[in-house]
Amino acid sequence: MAAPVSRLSHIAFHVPAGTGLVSDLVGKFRFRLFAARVTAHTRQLALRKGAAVFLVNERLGGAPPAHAFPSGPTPGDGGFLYDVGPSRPVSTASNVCFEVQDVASASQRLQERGFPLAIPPTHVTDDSGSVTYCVVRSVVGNVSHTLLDRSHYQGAFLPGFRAAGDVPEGPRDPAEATRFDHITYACSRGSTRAVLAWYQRCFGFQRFAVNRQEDAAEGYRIHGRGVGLRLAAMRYGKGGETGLDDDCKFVLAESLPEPGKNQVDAFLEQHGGAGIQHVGLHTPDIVSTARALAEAGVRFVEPPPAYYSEAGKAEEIREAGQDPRLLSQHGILLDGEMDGDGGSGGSSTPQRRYLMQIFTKPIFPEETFFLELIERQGAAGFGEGNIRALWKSVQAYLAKQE
Ligand SMILES: O=C(O)C(=O)Cc1ccc(O)cc1
Repeated sequence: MAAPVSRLSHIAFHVPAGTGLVSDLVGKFRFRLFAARVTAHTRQLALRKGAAVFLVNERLGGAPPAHAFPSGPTPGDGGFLYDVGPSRPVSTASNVCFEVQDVASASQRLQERGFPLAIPPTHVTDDSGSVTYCVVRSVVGNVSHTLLDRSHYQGAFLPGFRAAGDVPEGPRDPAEATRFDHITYACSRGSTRAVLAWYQRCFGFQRFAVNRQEDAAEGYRIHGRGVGLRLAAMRYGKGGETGLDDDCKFVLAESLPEPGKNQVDAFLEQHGGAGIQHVGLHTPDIVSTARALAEAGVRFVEPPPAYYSEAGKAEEIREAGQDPRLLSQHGILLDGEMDGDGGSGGSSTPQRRYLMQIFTKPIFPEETFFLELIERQGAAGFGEGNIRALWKSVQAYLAKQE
C-alpha cells in the first residue's frame, strides 16, 4: 500500500541570501511573514496568504555546503530543519511538504516499496509541542517531499520556529488568493509515465484528466502552430467526481519536439534539470487580485496582441459574464471547458464552465519559477487556449532575449 498524504502543508524554496524573494512575497504578493528560524548559516522564513504557506530557506554567507550534512540536518547544527539542503546554487522551489497521520508507518511503507528516505523519521520538540517528520526524494529533478505529523503541536508553525511579523492577520480581503490550486512540474522529455507511476505507488495519487481527449497513459498533447506540450495531472485527495475540491493538483508538463524556444526547455536548462516550474494560487476574484498585485509591482506575462480579437474570443468572454475590455486591461486569459474535461463525470445539461488565468514573469533572474493566479468558475481542468496563449507570449519573449 502507498503512504497516503492528508493535506498539503507548505511549499519550500531554497535561495541564496539577498535574492529579494521574501521582500517580493511580502511587498508584491501580499504574503505575511508569520514564523522564523535563524541559525549562523541559514534563515528559514514562513509566509502565509490564507491557506497558502511558503517556507523560504535562505543560505546565509559562508553556509556550509549541502554535502556537509550527508545524513540530513539535525536541529541546531546550522542546517535546514524539515528539509534536505539544496544540491545546486540556483534559486528553486524544491520541497512540497505534506501532513500525514503517522510518519513512522508512512516511512516504513515507503522503504518497503523501495523508496529510500533522505531523512529518516525525526522528532523535533519545543515549548509548544512536538512534530515528527521524514523526507523522501521525488523522482522529479531536485524535488523532495517532507512528510510531517503536527497533530501534537500548538505553535505558530513548527518546532524550532518562533512567531514572527508584527501584523496580525486581519479580516481577509475576499479578493485575495487563498490557497494553492496546483503545482506544475517541468519534466524532462519522455518522463511523464514514470512520474505518474512514482506518485501513484509512493503516495497513492490518482490520475486526473486534463482533457477528455487525453491518452490515459501519455497525457494530453497540445501541439501545432508553434506549441508543443504534453500535460498530465494527478491529485491526492478524495476529490469527488468533479475534481472541484480544495486539494492542490499536480500537473506534469514536458515539451514535445517543436521548433523554437519554449518555456519548459528554458526551465530545464536554466534550473539545471526538472523541478517545480510554477504554482497556481486560487483566487475568487482574479480581476481584483491581478489589479492589486500589479499595483504592488508584480509583472505579468502579456498575452499575444491578437488574443482578445481572435474569432469568437470577446463573445466567449461576454457569454461567461465577463468584460473583454477589463480582462484585456489586466492581461487575464479566459477559457471555457467542455463537459468531460477536467475530470468531470459529465452531465446531461451543458453548463457554462470556465476558468481565468494570469501568469507572472519568472520571479528569479533565471527563466525558471513563476506564479499564476487562477479563478475557477466550475472548470476543474486547465484551459488549452490559455496555455497556447501563454506559450506563444513566452516564446516571443525568449526569442527576443537571444
Ligand atoms: O495552465 C496551467 O496552469 C498549467 O499548469 C499548464 C501549463 C504547464 C506548463 C506550461 O509551460 C504552461 C502551462
